[in-house]
Order: sequence, then C-alpha cells, then structure tokens
Amino acid sequence: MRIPIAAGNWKMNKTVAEASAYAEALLQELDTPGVEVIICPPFTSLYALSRKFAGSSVKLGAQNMHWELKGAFTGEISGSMLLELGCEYVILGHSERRHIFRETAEEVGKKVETALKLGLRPILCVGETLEERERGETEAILAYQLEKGIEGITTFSNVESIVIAYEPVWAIGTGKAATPQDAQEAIAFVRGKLSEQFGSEKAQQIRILYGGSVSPENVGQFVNQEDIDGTLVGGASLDAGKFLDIIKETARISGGI
Ligand SMILES: O=C[C@H](O)COP(=O)(O)O
Repeated sequence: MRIPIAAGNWKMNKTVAEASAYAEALLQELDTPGVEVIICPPFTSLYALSRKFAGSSVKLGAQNMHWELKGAFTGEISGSMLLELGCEYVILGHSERRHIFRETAEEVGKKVETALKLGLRPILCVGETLEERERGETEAILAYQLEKGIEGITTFSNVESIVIAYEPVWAIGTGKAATPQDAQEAIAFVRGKLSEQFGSEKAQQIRILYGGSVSPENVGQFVNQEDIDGTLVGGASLDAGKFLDIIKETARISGGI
C-alpha cells in the first residue's frame, strides 16, 4: 500500500514570518492521518518550520541542493545542511531548475545519488514541454530524465524511498492541468521504467505524484487514478486553507488509509 502524498512547493514565496503563520494555521486544522503532508519552503524558512512542525506529522522538504557535501560552491546548500535543519525530503530536477537555471539531467542524477546516500528522500521531477508533447516525444523525454536521474542509484537498497513527480512543463502555473487520463498514462509509463530498472516489487512501492495546476477542485481526479499517489502543488499550496482542502480531498479519495 502506497501512502498518498500532498506536497506543497512554495517556490520563492513567503518570508519567515509568513511561513510561521502558515504553519500555525495548517497545524490547527490538520487531521488527516492517511496522507503524508510535505511542505517545501525556501531555504530561509526551513529552520523556523522545523521547529513549528516538530512533534507533528508534517514533513519538511527543501527545493534543491548541491551534489557535493561541502566546498567552494558560493550560493549553494548541501544535503547534510538540509538534514541538520530537519528536512526529510528534497525536490530535485524541478522544471524551473532545469529550464531557468539550466540544470542538466546528469547534474540532477548526481544530486539524487547524494541525497539517497545521505538518507534524504528525493522528489525527482520529470516532465515534457508543450513542444516536446506536440512532437510526440513525451515518453522519450520522461525516459531520458528518469534514466539520468536514477542511474547512480542502482546499488542502493533504499531506492523505494525516492518519490517521482510527473510535472508536464505546460501545466505548471498555467491553470491548465493535464487530464487525469494523460497524467495516469505518463505515470504508468514512468512506473514501467522503474520496474525495468529496479524490478516490479520495488517499482510498486515507489510513489509517483502528479504536479501542474493542481487545485482543491481537481485533485480528486488525479488521486483517483491507479498509478497516481498524490500531488506536488505549487500555487494552491501557498494558501493554507486551499492546501488543507487538497489534503482532505486526497484522504477522502484514497479511502482514509
Ligand atoms: O512544484 C510544483 C509545480 O511546479 C506545480 O506548480 P503549480 O501548482 O503552481 O502549477
């Protein structure tokens, strides 16, 4: 049984004061034991939120990290620094990192490898652009990003701790979500690739999320799909009330595991 996830990626939003107020509002209302809730704030709010969420079921994630543990990498943050701040998860290879900051698939793979070695759980994002989809290249892109993302981890036994997020680039922040059928198809393809790499038993344990214009209104349709184990939410996670609705709907559709 794969426990569903509702993960909020705040991107570059919220000051420490705003993040703390959000955490208080979330904790006051949160009562959904069947869903794993993850908040990924900017680095600057991680320490404050780790204190707020201590003793609660809410998990903390970062939005990026470097593949090296320390050194002359101005402006970067290491996985061990994230662990010290109480992070359990780290988003890697988000499309904004790949497209705006030109992160390569190989670099993402190095980060995934380091995260798993440290015991940090990667949320590895994969997804095609609109042009790639229109050219019929969706599966080729997913296969490539996945292959490079996981190629360093075949020797590790904790591969099931990885989470994959399928985020079609054209659906991110546009209000135009993928159809649940298209998302299911892409995610089933990803699970098939994981199965080829790690065997079907491991692949069945790995959670795969959908991300891209998820809202309280459409989340149920995604979580209802056979291979979709939750959502990675951007814009709608910035409002504690909306994110709570997404968590509740995820719990309701998943049958309150
Ligand atoms: O990581 C989250 C995604 O980029 C989705 O963002 P969005 O929900 O604002 O479309």
